Amino acid sequence: MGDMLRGVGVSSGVGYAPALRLSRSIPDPPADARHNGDADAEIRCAISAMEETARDLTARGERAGGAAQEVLAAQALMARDPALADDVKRRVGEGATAARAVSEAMAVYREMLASAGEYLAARVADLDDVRDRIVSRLLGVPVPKIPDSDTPFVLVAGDLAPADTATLDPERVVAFVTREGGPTSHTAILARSLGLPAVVACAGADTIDDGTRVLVDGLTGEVVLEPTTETVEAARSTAAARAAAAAESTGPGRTSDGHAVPLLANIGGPQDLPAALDNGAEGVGLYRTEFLFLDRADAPGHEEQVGAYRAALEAFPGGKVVVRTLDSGADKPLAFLPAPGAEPNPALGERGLRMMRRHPRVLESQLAALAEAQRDTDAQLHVMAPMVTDVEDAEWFAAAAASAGIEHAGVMIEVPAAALRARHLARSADFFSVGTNDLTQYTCAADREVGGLSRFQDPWQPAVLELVAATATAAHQAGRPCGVCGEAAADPVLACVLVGLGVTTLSMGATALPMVRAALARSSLEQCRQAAQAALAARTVDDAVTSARGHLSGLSDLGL
Ligand SMILES: C=C(OP(=O)(O)O)C(=O)O
Ligand SMILES: [Mg+2]
Repeated sequence: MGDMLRGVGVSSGVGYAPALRLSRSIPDPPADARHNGDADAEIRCAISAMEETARDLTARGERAGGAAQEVLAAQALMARDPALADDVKRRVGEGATAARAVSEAMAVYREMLASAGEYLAARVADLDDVRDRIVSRLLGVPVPKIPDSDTPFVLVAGDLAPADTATLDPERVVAFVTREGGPTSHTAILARSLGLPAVVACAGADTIDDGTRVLVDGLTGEVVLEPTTETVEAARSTAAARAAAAAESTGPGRTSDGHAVPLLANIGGPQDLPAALDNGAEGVGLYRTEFLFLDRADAPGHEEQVGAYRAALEAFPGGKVVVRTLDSGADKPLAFLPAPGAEPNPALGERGLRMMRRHPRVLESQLAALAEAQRDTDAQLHVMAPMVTDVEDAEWFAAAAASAGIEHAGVMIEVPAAALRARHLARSADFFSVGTNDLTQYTCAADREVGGLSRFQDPWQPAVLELVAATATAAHQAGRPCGVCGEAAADPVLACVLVGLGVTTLSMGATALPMVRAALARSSLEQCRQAAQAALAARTVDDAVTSARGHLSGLSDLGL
């Protein structure tokens, strides 16, 4: 079938064509590049290149519209950042050429972003692209751009800048593969909004030569080099079956025998609501509010928070909207809420509710904004705390929520201690939502950020499933709902297993909703239960997947 590379599928669909690489060969201005002594003239060149770049990015954004416009506007702001301009002026004042000064000043920003954890590190590609655009203008060399081709191709790159992704022509580019990037990168988000199959974080992407025929599966993350005709045909027919099944799956989530499993969307802010609605979300199961707080020097004010929360509540009249209070710390550091000191293991340090217990005012203001946002809407606001560890944490949060007038307060179950003691936590939580991403990280002691530990970052690990089962059982006995909002819910096979374990709602990135809806519609509750028991009885991850599938025969026409 040809050599296979693996990455992270971030935008589903199958693309097949010869590869064309995007090369970013902007020469790095040498460290000793000095200007001719006229610093003022050199500064004018630098500032006008920065301004022209900002204008060009804005114009591209206006042409592209939608999500791309926001991303490109953010890049234009980077090019116009006054602190950056000051740093460039200072460096030119010390003798550097305009190109060298821009390159050095942006390297400082890059370092800061790259070390600031997953969410900000994902913005490095955006910044690099801005730098390349300004420096190439100053050096008079062409701006890096997508290769021209009259025939369709698979675009392969180290990383793709949003400015490139936004203007990709889906008639020409049938898919893309990048070595860098993560599921939360702008590039991944734009690929989904363009409907382009895409695989990121593909370690072998550099080995793909121009002209190699490449088959990209944006659901599984598989990239096959020089596939046989049969492999291509099989992948295409699977994708067509999946797309047809997904298209016909509409309405509320339910198993084939009518057991209701509300399907909710994970969102990071109002910008994600259109996709949630388009994909038939029945509400929001996880509103990651920290996105409103990232990338800024101060916390958003009361009115701004009220507006952002109300947008979600108004999008789902009568529906359920679960908002998670600020989950900062570890991979989501906030400028205005630093950790108490250097933490050798930030994921095991002060994050989530732990941070809020040290800064109760920040939580109080968020809860007050949520309570106000709900006024005059008829959505059912649910508020939950991240990183709850024990009963004392759960009681503390329940009291804080009650005094802010929040009616439904729950906890995330993402620490094994909380899962094991769920029956006790249930007394002070109206609902549970299992965060399988962190629950897996902590159960298997495998840092989410470390690429080499993927075997232990798999929520199919039977130990993780045992903890989900314990939580769902405790919730059931206490008469409480128990959702899952980690990535596990987006895996259509695992979603059926979770339902069989007793999970009552599933929440996921919007684009995963149709496949999960289709998978549930093809499986009875009894089949889901049998699949769950088989997965729990399995010895390994592979056994768990294989034996669970064995009970879910209806999934075969989805190619699962
Ligand atoms: C949903 C979760 O939270 P986050 O991914 O934001 O940590 C989780 O841990 O599963
Ligand atoms: Mg988490």
